Amino acid sequence: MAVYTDITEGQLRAFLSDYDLGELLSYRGIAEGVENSNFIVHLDGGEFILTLYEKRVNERELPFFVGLMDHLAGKGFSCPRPVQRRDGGAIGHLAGRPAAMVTFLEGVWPREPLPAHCEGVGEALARMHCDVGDFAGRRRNGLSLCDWRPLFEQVGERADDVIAGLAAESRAMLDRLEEEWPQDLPSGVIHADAFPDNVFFLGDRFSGMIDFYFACNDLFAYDVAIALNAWCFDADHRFDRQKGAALLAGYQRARALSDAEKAALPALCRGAATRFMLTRLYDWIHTPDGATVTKKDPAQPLAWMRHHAGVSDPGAYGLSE
Ligand SMILES: Nc1ncnc2c1ncn2[C@@H]1O[C@H](COP(=O)(O)OP(=O)(O)O)[C@@H](O)[C@H]1O
Ligand SMILES: N[C@@H](CCOP(=O)(O)O)C(=O)O
Repeated sequence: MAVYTDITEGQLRAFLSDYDLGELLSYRGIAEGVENSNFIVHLDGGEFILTLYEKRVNERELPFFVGLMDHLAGKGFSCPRPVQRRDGGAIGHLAGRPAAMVTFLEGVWPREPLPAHCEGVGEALARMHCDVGDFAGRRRNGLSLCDWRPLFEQVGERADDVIAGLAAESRAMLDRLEEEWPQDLPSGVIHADAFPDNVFFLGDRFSGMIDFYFACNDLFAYDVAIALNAWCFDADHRFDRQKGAALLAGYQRARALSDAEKAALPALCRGAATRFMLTRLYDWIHTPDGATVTKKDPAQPLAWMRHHAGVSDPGAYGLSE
C-alpha cells in the first residue's frame, strides 16, 4: 500500500483550517499508488484527494505539477484541480511533508483494458498535448535517454540475479537506443506515466487522468509509445494490434502524428519499455523487504522491450495509412 506518512485527525483539521471547504466528515488512506501518500477526505464541501508528497517528488518542482493540473483543468481537460487555500496558495505542509488538496475524479481505472479504453486514453493524451501548447511551465525529464544508463549502472551485474542475462541485454539495448533515438520531433509537456492505473473511465468513456508527477518536457510521440506499452499488451505479453490501432486512432482524432513521428514509433516503444524496465529493476533491488509498497515486476516491461526489439515497421502497431 502507499500511505508512507500517516496523519492524525488533529493534524488534518489544522491543515484544513486554511481552506474554505467546510467541516471534516471523514478521511481514510488510499492503498493504491507507489510514489506518494494519498487520502480521500470527505468534507461538507465534497470529496477531495489529499496528497502528501514523499521523497521522490522534489518540493521545488511542485509548482510545475500543480500549475500543470490547474492549466489543464482550466482548458476543460478532466484531471484533478488543485484547491486553493484562503491565501491563494495550493501547496502546504502536513506531518512534515509538502501536501496539497485536489478535486476528486469520478470513475475507475480499467483492470482489463478493452480497445475502447485504448481509444479513450489515446484521444485524452492527444488533447493534453494540444492543451499544453500555451502552458509556460517547463520540467526536464529526469528519466530520459541520458539518464537510463546511469540508472542501470546503479544495478549493474545484480540485474542477473533478477533475470539471467539481463545485465548484458540491458547494455545492448541501451547501446541501440543511444544510436537510434529520434531528434527534432514535436515536443512539449507530456504525462510520461499514462498507465491504466492513472486513467479513469465511467464504462468505456474516459472520465479523467491523474498522477502528473512524472510530467515533463519530452517528445509527444514518446508519450504515445509509453501508452502503447502500458495498454496494448495482453497478460501473456503479446502485443494486441487491435488495441494499438484503437489507441493510435483515438490519438489521431485530436492530433495527427507526423510521418517522422510514425517512423520513430518502434524506437520510442523500445525506449519506453526500457525506461519502465529499468525503474522497476532499480526498485526491485533497492526496496527493502517488508516496505509498505508493492514492487512492480521488471519482467513485464522486459517482455515489452523484447517484443519491440524485433519491430521495424510502425504499421505493426496498428497505424492505418
Ligand atoms: N483526483 C483523484 N480522484 C479520485 N481518486 C484519486 C485521485 N487521485 C488519486 N486517486 C486515487 O489514489 C490512487 C493513487 O493515486 P496516484 O496518484 O496514482 O498515487 P501515486 O502518485 O502514489 O502513484 C489512485 O489509484 C486513485 O485510486
Ligand atoms: N507506472 C509505473 C510506476 C509508477 O507508479 P504510479 O502508481 O505512480 O503510476 C510502472 O508501471 O512501472
